[in-house]
Amino acid sequence: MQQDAPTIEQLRTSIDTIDNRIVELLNERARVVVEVGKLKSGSNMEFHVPGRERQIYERLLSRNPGPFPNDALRSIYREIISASLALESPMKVAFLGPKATFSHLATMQQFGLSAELVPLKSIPSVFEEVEKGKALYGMVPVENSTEGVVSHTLDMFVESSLKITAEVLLEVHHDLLSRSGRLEDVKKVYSHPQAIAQCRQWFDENLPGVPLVDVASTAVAAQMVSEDSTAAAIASELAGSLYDLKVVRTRIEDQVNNFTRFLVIARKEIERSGNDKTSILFSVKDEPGILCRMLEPFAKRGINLSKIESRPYKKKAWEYIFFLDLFGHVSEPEVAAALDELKECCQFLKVLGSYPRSI
Ligand SMILES: C=C(O[C@@H]1C=C(C(=O)O)C=C[C@H]1O)C(=O)O
Repeated sequence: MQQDAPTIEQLRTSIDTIDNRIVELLNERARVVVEVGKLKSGSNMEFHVPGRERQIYERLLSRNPGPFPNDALRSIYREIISASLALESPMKVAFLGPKATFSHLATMQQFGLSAELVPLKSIPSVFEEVEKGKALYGMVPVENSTEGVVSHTLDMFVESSLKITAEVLLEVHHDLLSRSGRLEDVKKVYSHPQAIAQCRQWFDENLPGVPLVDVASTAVAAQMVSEDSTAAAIASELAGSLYDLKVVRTRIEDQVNNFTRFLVIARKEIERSGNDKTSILFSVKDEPGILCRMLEPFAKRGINLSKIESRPYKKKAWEYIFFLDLFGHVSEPEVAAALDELKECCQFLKVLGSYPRSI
């Protein structure tokens, strides 16, 4: 006898039953996490354990049979872990605000929606909040794939004792937002100078001659536009919904691969993950051939460098500080040996942190 195919009502009943099980299991998991939290507070252990979280992601993603996509599984687990951690102990993360900036998006991507996110006015104030222990982590932008480094952030590391514990890569999409959502109403455009630079060609082609005005952040631009019907802002989709704006055009950035790299800063170092990066800063001695010698310790050990940047050393004219990122962890013997050898070329050298590579 042929069996009838299930009806949509029957299928939806199955979905309801499965969802009930998922909710039960989430609560069962939450109760175990709370137990872990009690053990931790009794023994003075850290509540947030990024290494353990990474293990969970890796294990689940590697054994996911599909068809549920890995990206979605990761996002769901980020929220499960974020909410679980909040049950153990609320975690504060400071970021370069105001709300709806790309730093805000990067912070949500890294820490989930249950962390307590604290928007601050400047990069130095994010560093200060973490240094004083008022926030456990800080999120600061460090470079953009189109516009280059955020020198403000690099300069802060010279004096700060904070450590880098993670890097976050965020794909940046810019929207043109206004009150009416109509291109012909736009007589002026506000945004952060970096966002304006990233969309310059689009404006030359689509709104030539319309003034592009620099303001403190993409979110401030969106806020200003919510009070001015002749203006538009270049900002994130999130800024559009926060300030009740309509989308004039979406994804107006000139480069398709427009990424911003952010760093997570903390007072404590993080343990080795096995696939790490290390950031250092140093200033070299004033000797002939020194620029060549400073790279030899890495070249001869086959250590890959992913970035080198120089900035003026503000305390002495015409002296420079180098920022260098390499693949590997300071606790790996080859990396440690290369750094020891580099020290011989340096006036000073500081390890800013070893942290898992963002994939
Ligand atoms: C439950 C723990 O605490 C936190 C929450 C985790 C989770 O929800 O699985 C994982 C690591 C910690 O950040 C733990 O340390 O195992």
